[in-house]
Amino acid sequence: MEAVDYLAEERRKAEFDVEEMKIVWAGSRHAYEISDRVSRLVASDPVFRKDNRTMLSRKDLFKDTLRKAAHAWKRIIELRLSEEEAKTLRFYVDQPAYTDLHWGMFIPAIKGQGTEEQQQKWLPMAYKMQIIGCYAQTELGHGSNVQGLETTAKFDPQTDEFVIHSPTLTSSKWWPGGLGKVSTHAVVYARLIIDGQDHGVHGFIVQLRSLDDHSPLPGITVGDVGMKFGSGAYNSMDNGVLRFDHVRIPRNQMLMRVSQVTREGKYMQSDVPRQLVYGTMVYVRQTIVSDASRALSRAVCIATRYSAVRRQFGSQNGGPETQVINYKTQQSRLFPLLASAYAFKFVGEWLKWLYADVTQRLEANDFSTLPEAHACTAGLKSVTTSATADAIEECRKLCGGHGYLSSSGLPELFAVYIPACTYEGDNIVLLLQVARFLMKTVSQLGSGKNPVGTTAYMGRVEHLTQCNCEVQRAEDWLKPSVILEAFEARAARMSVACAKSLSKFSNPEEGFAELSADLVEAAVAHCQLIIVSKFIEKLQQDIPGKGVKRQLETLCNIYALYLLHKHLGDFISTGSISPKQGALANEQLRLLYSQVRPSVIALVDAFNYTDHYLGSILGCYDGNVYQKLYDEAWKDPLNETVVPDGYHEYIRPILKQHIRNARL
Ligand SMILES: CC/C=C\C/C=C\C/C=C\C/C=C\CCCCC(=O)SCCNC(=O)CCNC(=O)[C@H](O)C(C)(C)COP(=O)(O)OP(=O)(O)OC[C@H]1O[C@@H](n2cnc3c(N)ncnc32)[C@H](O)[C@@H]1OP(=O)(O)O
Ligand SMILES: Cc1cc2nc3c(=O)[nH]c(=O)nc-3n(C[C@H](O)[C@H](O)[C@H](O)COP(=O)(O)OP(=O)(O)OC[C@H]3O[C@@H](n4cnc5c(N)ncnc54)[C@H](O)[C@@H]3O)c2cc1C
Repeated sequence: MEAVDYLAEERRKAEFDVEEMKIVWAGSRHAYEISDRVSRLVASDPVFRKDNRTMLSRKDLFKDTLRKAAHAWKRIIELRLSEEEAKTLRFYVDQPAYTDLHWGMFIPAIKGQGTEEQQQKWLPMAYKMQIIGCYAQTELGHGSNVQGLETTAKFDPQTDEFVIHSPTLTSSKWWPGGLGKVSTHAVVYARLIIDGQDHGVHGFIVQLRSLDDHSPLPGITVGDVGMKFGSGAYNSMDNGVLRFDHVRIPRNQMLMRVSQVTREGKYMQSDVPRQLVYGTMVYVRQTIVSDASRALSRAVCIATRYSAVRRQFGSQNGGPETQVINYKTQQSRLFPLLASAYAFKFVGEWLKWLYADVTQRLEANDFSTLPEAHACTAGLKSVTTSATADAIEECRKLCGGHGYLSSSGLPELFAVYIPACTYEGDNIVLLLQVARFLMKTVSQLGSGKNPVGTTAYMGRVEHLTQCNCEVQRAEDWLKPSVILEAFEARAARMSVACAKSLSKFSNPEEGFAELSADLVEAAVAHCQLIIVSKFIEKLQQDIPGKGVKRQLETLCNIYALYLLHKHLGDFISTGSISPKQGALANEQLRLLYSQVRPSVIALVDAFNYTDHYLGSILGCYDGNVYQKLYDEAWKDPLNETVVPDGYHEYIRPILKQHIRNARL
């Protein structure tokens, strides 16, 4: 059989209806149709070509990004694309650009923190891209500690203006995407100072560049922070540095939904919580969870298809060698990642719902679910991005040597993706926020206030800290109730243990710092419980299509039992399960790998990614890997000449040195 036929053969083995699974993956038939149409539109447009971008110099890459962003905008207007279609188009263009921050943070910041009047003034210009904005929060000296920002916004009652200033080197804004070379405006986070009194960090809309000739306005120093990790990758983005020298803006450019400054310089707070100033971060963290499932599924699609094509060892009587996907070690590394992609997809969908719900409540002045929304978005952002970053690197290794080639698509995907563990909140810092939320929840147990939402299980803490797992045979691990109780017991016991240790400290903050490593582990356990439970909830829905639900059940079990195996220490040391039950879980996991094996190619086909989007020779749909690798090699600039540039200066003199030496 030719390499090109391997995937066709695999597709024949699928035990479910792939077309129906595509709809489940997309979220709805409507979303599937948009995604399918728009991804093909992007793939067929030569302006969106991306196979050469790791070869481009920084300047050429950046110009290429500007060209793509402008072309994308032109197509959006010409085709009258809806907001959802436009977002999908930008996603499939697949090149980080200033537009990510304009649409993803600048506009949401104004929507979430601006008054009605401010929204009416700024949003129409932003929607038409008559102004381009970024989100300027982080500074050279402070990123995680938002309360520590140093940029000041002093109110001048004489002129009814704020004076924005960078008092120190460390107060220089540093990192904002789109700031370096493109943004005309920014939402700038600065300390509000009125009459010498510091009212803490607030958001301000500041114009940075002229709308006529793009030059920085007086008092503004702005530029790019420089090259980042990897070639191509995130270097298409102009992450920027910005300093203010007493820049004046009108008073009405402070975002005033949360608090206001009157003409007389009086500071007033609405009855909405101060934390709403952080609302844009909650919004973006939620989108980052869905992005994790996309990045992970892309890497998994490449590694799975390649693993079915690649053969090593095991030839019998001159027959074909074994497909590497049939090695149990390959399966135990790859299939949990496939299951994780689906798990992150569904938890991302749920988080989107949670965010919509909290937004609706906020509009009705109900702030009760804000702490949970913060904890869920922070925790799930952290757990899904860390797992995805590790998984992309694992997929590279699963592809052996060829995974290290740029044309595999994996090195660039890794380089683009890993900052997700840092931006929008360092993952450890965010898990500590979850831990604070959990400790608060535990401390309130027994106070008559029942925990709700994702911490509702804590309401059964007495049972969960004493229950015994009922598993006696491997197949008992297939019961959702058994899996759920094991994950709940582990999470509850880890939180309660931390709370007990904390109570021994007379100073709770000191205790929190001392125990922070354990607290992070408790937070991870809680977040993994959420992901597992949302996968199980998804399976309670009506899911049409032959065999679709069954495949998802298998994936859900793989995801849960893989986590259980990986964190066996937690489960056993908390007494949530016994060592014997841990061994049975692993036995069941092996059986599940065999069960899902015939369908794995179809399960990655269900992502419905075009070859253009995948950007990988190893992952291409037809599986014609070797011919494509061979052809691609000859396209490298080094192969433009047979004898390389530099031969006469640097190679020949070495080769000929014995002639020179002989003459001496
Ligand atoms: C390749 C990509 C392609 C396409 C993507 C498409 C779309 C996505 C769009 C863009 C993504 C692309 C690029 C990425 C851009 C990245 C942008 C950024 O990085 S912006 C900067 C982000 N910065 C951070 O996240 C900083 C992290 N730090 C913090 O959030 C906070 O300071 C903190 C650590 C959470 C708070 O620390 P602290 O203890 O000092 O807390 P406070 O005193 O301030 O507040 C305590 C109190 O408030 C509660 N709280 C904290 N945060 C929130 C919140 N966000 N919402 C609600 N409540 C919050 C906290 O729980 C405490 O509550 P209490 O216990 O008092 O009840
Ligand atoms: C590619 C990229 C794009 C970005 N885009 C933007 C943007 O558009 N706008 C913007 O405003 N910002 C942006 N940022 C900045 C980003 O949000 C910050 O880098 C991020 O919030 C982390 O903050 P930091 O750099 O201060 O890390 P630090 O807080 O300095 O982290 C350094 C180390 O200290 C640890 N640490 C810090 N505090 C604690 C603690 N309390 N307890 C235990 N450990 C701790 C961290 O875990 C980490 O290991 C971007 C960053 C990157 C990399």
